[in-house]
Amino acid sequence: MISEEPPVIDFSPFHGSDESKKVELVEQIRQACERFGFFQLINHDVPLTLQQQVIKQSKELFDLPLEVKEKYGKDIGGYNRGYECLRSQNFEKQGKGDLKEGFYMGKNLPLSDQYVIDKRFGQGPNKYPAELRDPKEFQRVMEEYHKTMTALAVNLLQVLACTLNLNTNFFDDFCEHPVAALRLLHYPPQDPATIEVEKGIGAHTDFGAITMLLQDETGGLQVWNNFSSEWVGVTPIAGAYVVNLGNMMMRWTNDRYLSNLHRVINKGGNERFSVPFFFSGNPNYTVKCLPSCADPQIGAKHPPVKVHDWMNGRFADTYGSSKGKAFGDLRQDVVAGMDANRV
Ligand SMILES: O=C(O)CCC(=O)C(=O)O
Ligand SMILES: [Fe+2]
Repeated sequence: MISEEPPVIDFSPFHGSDESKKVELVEQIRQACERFGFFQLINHDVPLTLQQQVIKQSKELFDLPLEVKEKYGKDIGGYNRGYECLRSQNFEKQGKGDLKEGFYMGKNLPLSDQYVIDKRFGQGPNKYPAELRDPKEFQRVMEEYHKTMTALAVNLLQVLACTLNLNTNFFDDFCEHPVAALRLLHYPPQDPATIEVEKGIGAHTDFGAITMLLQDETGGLQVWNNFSSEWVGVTPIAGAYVVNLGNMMMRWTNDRYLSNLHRVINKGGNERFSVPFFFSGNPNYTVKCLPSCADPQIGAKHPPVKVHDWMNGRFADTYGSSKGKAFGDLRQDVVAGMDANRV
């Protein structure tokens, strides 16, 4: 039996004038959100050349000596920006930690920005390693990419509003001064002998509203299929974004839309590069169950949460500064039996 993968969705109707194609796009995205919480997006307008530049710069960054990368550590100076070494995150709270290194950036904000002064989650200046081959080019590429991806996230949230029969501008306040993290990731090849016990990134759900991931041709990303109870690989498509819904979308929709479990096992013998972009919205915004999604008997299944508090809690949970259980409070039903179902 061939496993069902998340669908591939053509985004070009968003910019076109054909109303029936727009309706079709909304319907495809609605179905994907209910069935997988994942889909691949093509014809999204982000130039392939910009994506290639991001991957190239990412490779140059991870090629720097460890002691240089560590000078730009994400725990130095706050703001959740900069380098995270191999195994610093441990999503499944077992084993030695996730086999990947990363580098966080966001919108490059000055210290005088009110959100930075107020210490709102994820708001602050970026770190740009001076030791890079061309630090100015690195900064240019990352800032252009961040801006482009923020615009795509805002467009996508307009479509998501339509899928829920809300006004297209429903998420506008959420999109104001957003937490939007750009994360460069590098997965070394895994030792085949450890594949049963080791993950590039352990099973988890994402914390924000939507994630748009650029992955190279290596493969290794897997998503949980709730219907067939198995992990399915997300086959890389050049230039496409793997879009997935984070915890906030699940809370808005009272679990109608899936914020699904995913993980990476880099078993192909090559190093892997990926670039997730996490859009988590305005830190002062409160995410609460949409009235149209409330359960007739029990109402909202999750209490309202402020973006700032939710993000702080989830980060503390996965970087080891909290004793919380693995996966937060999410999808324990699925997590319980999943290791028996490997792809
Ligand atoms: O690298 C990938 O394919 C997945 C990364 C991911 O899930 C994450 O950073 O949350
Ligand atoms: Fe993720």
